Amino acid sequence: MASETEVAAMRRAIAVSALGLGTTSPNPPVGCLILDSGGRVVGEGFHRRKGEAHAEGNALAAAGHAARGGTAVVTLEPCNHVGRAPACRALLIEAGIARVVVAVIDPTSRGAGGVAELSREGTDVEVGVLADEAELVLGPWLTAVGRGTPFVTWAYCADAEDHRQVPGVDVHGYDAVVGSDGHLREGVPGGHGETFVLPGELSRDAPEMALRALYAAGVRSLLVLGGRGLAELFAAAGLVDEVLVCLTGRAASLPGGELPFSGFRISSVRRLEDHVLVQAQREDPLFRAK
Ligand SMILES: Nc1nc(O)c(N)c(N[C@@H]2O[C@H](COP(=O)(O)O)[C@@H](O)[C@H]2O)n1
Repeated sequence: MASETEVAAMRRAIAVSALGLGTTSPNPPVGCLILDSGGRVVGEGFHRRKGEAHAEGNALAAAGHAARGGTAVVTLEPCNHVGRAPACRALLIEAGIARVVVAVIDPTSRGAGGVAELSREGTDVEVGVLADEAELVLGPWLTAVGRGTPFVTWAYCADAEDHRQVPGVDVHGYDAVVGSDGHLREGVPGGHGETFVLPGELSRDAPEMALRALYAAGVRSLLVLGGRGLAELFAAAGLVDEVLVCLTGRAASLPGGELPFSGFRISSVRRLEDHVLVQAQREDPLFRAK
C-alpha cells in the first residue's frame, strides 16, 4: 500500500503534470516525482512536448545519483518503447529505482507495458494510486485516445453576444481553440513545436469527421468558443464532453442564454469578479479511472 509520503508525492506529480496541458499532444500530460531511499523528494519533472524527454526522464535527471534505491511516483504507466524518448522503464532500471508508484495504466502502451516489464525485472510496482485525481489532468487525453476524437469543451457567455473571450476560461490548457468563424489556432501559439500542423478551419460538414481529422493532426483537446452555431453542431452529435458557461446574473435575456445541461451534470460553480463560471460534464463520461 502506498505510504503517506508517496500519496503526497502523487498529488504533487498530478499538479505538476498539468504544466504540460496544451503542449504535450499527441502525447499525454504526465508528472513524476523521485523520492530517495529515505522518502525525501529529490527530483520532479513533467512532459512538455512530443520529441522531448518524458516526465520520468526529467525527474530522474533532476534527481541524479540520489535516485538510486529510491521510488518513482508517476501519474501514467512508464512507457516501454524506444520512440522519440528512451523507454522510461529502462531509464528507471538504469537509475536504480527500487519502487514505482503509478496512478493510471497507459491504454496505448506498445508491446508489454512498462508496469508488467518492471515487475518482471524485480521492481516493486504499485498501480492505481490516486487514479481518480490523476484523471483530472489525464482524463481528456484518455477520453480522446479511447474515442479517436479530441475531448471537446464548449465555453460561452450566457448573457452576452460576444463569445470570443469567456471570462475565467484560459485557452492555454487546450491544444486547439476554435471560434464561431471556424478558424483554428493553438491554445499556446507554437506550443506543440513545428511538427504540429493544424488545419486552418474546422469544417461545419460532418462534425465527427472534422474532429477525426483534428485527432489525426495530433489534437487531443479542443476548446469551442461560441453561443450557437458550430458548438451546437458538436453538441447535437454528442461530441461535447464539457461545458463552461459564464453567467452575469442578467438571466436568459438573450437567445441561447439558457444552460444546455441535458445529459450533463454541474461539476463546479465559481464566483469570479462580476460573474459566475459554471462547469458541467457529461453524466456518462467515456473514461473513468479504475
Ligand atoms: N509514462 C509516460 N510519461 C511521459 O512523460 C509520456 N509522455 C508518456 N507517453 C507515452 O509514450 C508515448 C509517446 O512516446 P514518444 O514520446 O513519441 O516516444 C505516448 O503515446 C504514451 O504512451 N508516458
